[in-house]
Parts: sequence; structure tokens; C-alpha cells
Amino acid sequence: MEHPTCISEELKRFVVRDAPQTVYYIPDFISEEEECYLLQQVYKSPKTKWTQLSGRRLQNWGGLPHPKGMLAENIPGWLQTYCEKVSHLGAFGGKTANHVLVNEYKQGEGIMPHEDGPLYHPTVTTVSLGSHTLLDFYRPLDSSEEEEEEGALQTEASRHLFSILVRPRSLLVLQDDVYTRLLHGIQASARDTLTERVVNLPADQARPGETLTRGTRVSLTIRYVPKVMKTKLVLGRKSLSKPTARFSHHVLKCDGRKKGKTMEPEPKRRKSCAWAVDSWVARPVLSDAQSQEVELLEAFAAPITDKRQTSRLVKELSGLYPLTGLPHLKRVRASGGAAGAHALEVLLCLVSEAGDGDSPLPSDGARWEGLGEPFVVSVPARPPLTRPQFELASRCWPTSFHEDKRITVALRGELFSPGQRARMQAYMASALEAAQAAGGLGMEAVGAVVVDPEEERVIAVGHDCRGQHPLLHAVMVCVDLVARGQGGGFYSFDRYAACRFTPVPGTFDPASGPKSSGQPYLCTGYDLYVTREPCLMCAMALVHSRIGRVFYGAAAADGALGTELKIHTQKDLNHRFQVYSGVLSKQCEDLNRADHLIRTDKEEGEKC
Ligand SMILES: O=C(O)CCC(=O)C(=O)O
Ligand SMILES: [Fe+2]
Repeated sequence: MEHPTCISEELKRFVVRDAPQTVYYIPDFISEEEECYLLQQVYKSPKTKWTQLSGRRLQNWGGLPHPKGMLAENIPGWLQTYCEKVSHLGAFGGKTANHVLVNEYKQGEGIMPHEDGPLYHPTVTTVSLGSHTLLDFYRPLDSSEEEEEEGALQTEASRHLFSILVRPRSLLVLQDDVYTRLLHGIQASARDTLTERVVNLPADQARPGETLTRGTRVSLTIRYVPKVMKTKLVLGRKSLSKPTARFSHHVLKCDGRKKGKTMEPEPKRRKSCAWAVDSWVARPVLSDAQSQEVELLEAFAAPITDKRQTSRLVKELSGLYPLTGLPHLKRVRASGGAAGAHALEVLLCLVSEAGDGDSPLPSDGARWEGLGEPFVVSVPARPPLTRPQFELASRCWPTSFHEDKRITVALRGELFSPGQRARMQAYMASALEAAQAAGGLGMEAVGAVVVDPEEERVIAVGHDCRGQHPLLHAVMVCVDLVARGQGGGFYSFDRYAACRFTPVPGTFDPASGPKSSGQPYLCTGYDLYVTREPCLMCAMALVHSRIGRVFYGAAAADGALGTELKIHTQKDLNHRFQVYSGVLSKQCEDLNRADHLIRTDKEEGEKC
């Protein structure tokens, strides 16, 4: 039997002889007292440490693994002891484990067949507490085979290779081929009937044919993440590790101060260490009518040569030419000319309304006394809807304007306070992290986060899962995750560590799962942060799920919230919402560009 290098002699003794690949299993790796202590510590952890998934819940210790490096966090002493204990067996090639996932499975819960992915050293060590389980191993789906054997469905059962009976207090070590090539999972069932395929039975008292009933099982999945980031940055009041090298040019380094220089006062120093929160602007994506250029019409105007005739002339003209459909146009304006012969000018009519004669005015003598020679001017065809439109329109002819102050402030990029901007940036940074995780798994690097802005709470984090299903764009994943937290949803994203949801408080009973009453309808009142502008399908999903506001980082060629279409402003849809583009735009654009390059390279490679 070939053992990977660094495996200790002690661990080699526990190799499972009947397993087709190298697997180590140590029964009674810990004592009953240790098991009891560990369970106490797990359940003593703050409630906020738990993330509820659809079929289990988990605690993450050590930081979030990330393709560019994990934002490392301290591991508490009660777990560190075991990180060291398993590392001494040589499981991580001489390194010490720095990451622990605590999974809790209630009776009947499981985890879908999955791979643990490339972010970890290819070894997983698992200490089990509380109950046994059966860990199943599968060969991966083989697409070429599927094409060859037309119609021959590769079911989970047909891909099942072997299982390991994992007893409480045991340690299981999987590495190399088992880690990188096979998938592992736990059936969601309350009982396990043992078969010949359970390869570690000879060392156990149980025999094939026997049925074991599961209880609640807690597993400590102890791993080593080789790529860790050490730089600490400060975002607002929160300390964050440097997210990715790609962001470095947006980051003001904390250690940039010269030696011997007096320190700046606290608030300023904090600002200089922050991500450049002012390096991006969230601009509202307005309707076509709000963002279009000012359209002009030709009209006749004339100077008022006798000011005392003004009100009579306006009355006469309004009777003759009511300017129907142009109520925004003021009838009289102050002359813009040099201090000259007249001070006021009056609008007569549109050129298109005037007859064919020399003058737009009927020749009825005294009636037009006080008016000078008519001339042609351009007037705005429509009422201005925004301040920029108003300012342009007013340069041609005075126009009334009912200002929406929120839009004016938003267009200036000043709608959000510094505190709000810091939060928005943090949400988009989470979406970027999820996007990178998707990229790391070979899917499109797009991430999204749904937030309850009232409670300042993250409801769901998702990323592109097109590897699972072609319709699972990041936004669709997020909407489904929100639905999951409310008792609905269709898909399971448990296999993707970065996809998660937080159940609405009081609506999720850990024992019986989600309750569906008394909850907002899907995304009502929620905000969505997404790294790339959503496509038409996703935009419609956002309409149907009643999203409140959408913030995206970078525009997309097929984008339906500003680029190709503006679904959120469509008058004939029964829900409209606000959209802002540009949050962390540079980072999102960089990510899209890199993702595009990787994809094109891959496609080119495939063609060759
Ligand atoms: O609970 C277990 O033993 C397996 C957990 C697992 O596969 C995972 O968290 O990736
Ligand atoms: Fe796993």
C-alpha cells in the first residue's frame, strides 16, 4: 500500500485495507470525555456563529477560504488542540491545520455528493461526535461517457463506489485521489443499512445487513488552507484583511507612514487606512425619459416692445395658440440680449402651428400692438425630469420643473452617507468574494448578496452555479436562497461553501425547519448587491421577487438594468425598483475582465 509522504507510522497502522483508495480511519481517536467537552464548546458558541443550510447547519472557524488567500482568523483553543493533534499525524505534509468546519446533522439530514475544492490542501480530516454516519464515495459524472452511452443515466447509485462507517469519536483521513478525484456525501436518512460496500466493517462490530439508527451528529472537518493573507486593513470601524491582490491599487497601505513622523490624529489615520471608499460612485440608473437628451422644437417668439401690454398680449396669444401639450413652457421670458430696446420676449406658437404667411400672427392691426418682429427659437419638447435636463432646457427657453430632490442628489453621487457607503462597500466586497469562489470552481465569476437594509442584515450570499444548472446565474441563486430561508426554494447549494442564507429570525425552527407564515414576500424591501449587471432573466426574477433596490458593480453587454434594457423602469410591469451602478466598479470590472480572459483562453484551448 502506497502512503503519501509525511504520513506518520502511527497513522499508517489505520489504513482501511479494503478501500480501493488510501483512506485512514482511527476508531476512538478521542475519549468520551473529550467528545462531551467538544460538544459543549460547539453548543456554547454564539448563535451568530451558526449558518443554517437547507440540510444541516455549520460553524466556520479560521476564516473564509478564498482563491486569493484566506482572511485568517484565530482558531479558539478548544479546536486548536485538535488541529495540532491531527496535524502531528502528518496529514498536512508537515503543516498545521488552520481551518475547521463544524457541521451539525440532525437525524435524517445529510450532505449532497461534492468535492471540497482546490482551496484546501488535498486532505480532509474529520472527527465525529454524537452519532455515527455513513460517508459515501462516488466517482464523478463522466460527460464523455454520457454522450457515448446515449440514454444511460449516470445515477448516484451507479456512481457509488464504497462507504465508510464513521463512528462517534473516530478520526477519518481522506487525501490525494479520494480528495481530488472522488465525491463524498451523506444520504439524508435516519437509518443506515450496512452492505458489503462499507469497506471498514471488518474492524467494527457491525456486520452487513445490520441497520443502525442515527442521532444528531456533529463533525469537525479539520483542514489546512495553504493560501492565507496576512495584511490587515481597516474599513470604517471594522478590521478586514486585505481581500485580494487585484484590489491592491485601491488600497491605501496602513504602513505607508514614514518613520519618526508624528502620528496623525485618530479619525484621519483611520481614513487613510481605509479602502478608498471614495474611489467609486453609485449612480442611479434612470429611465430613458429621465436620461435622454433634451429634444427641441422650433417656435416663434417676439419681443414685447411695450411692457404695459404684456398681460393683454399673453391673454390674446394664449387664446390664439394655447400651446397644447407643452404646459412646461413659460410664455414670457426676460430677454437675454444686451441692455437694449426690450426687456421681455413672448412665445407665440410652434413653427409647425403657424400658417404659411410671412408672420405667425394674423394681420388684425391694433390687436398686436406692443409686439416686435417675430423670430425663431428652439424650445424643449418635453418637461425636464432631472436637474441636468432642466438646466439644458432652460438655456433654450424657460421651463417649469418639478424637482425630485432624491434624483438630483443621487446624480451628483451624494445620496449615500459615508456610513451607508462603507456598508454598501462591505456588501459588494462579499459579493466579490462569492464571485471569486465561483471563478475558483470553474463557473462564471459573478457573486451577489441580498441584504435587509432596515436591519442591516445579510439575508443571502450566492454566486454563479451554472456548473449545476445553466439557469443558475448568481441572482437566481440568491433569490432561491432567500426563498429557502422563508421555507421555500427549489435548489440545494450546500456543496458550495460560499452560498448561504440566514433564515428570517423567528421564522426558522432548527428542529422542524422553516415556517412560511408572517414573512415578507421573497425580496420585498431588500437590497441586492451584484458584481455584474443582471441579464434579462435575472432582471425579471428581481421584478417577480419584489426587490427594493439593486446595486451592481460593472455593466454587462447583455445587461437588462441599464445597458440593453431598463427592466426596472418598465411602466407596464407591476413592480419597479431603484437601480444604482458603480459600487466598487473598478474591482468588479477587473474581475469581469479577468474572468472573460480565462474563459476565452479555455475556449481557445478547447478548440486546439
Ligand atoms: O460531516 C462530514 O463528515 C462531511 C462534511 C463535509 O464533507 C464537508 O463539510 O465538506
Ligand atoms: Fe466535504
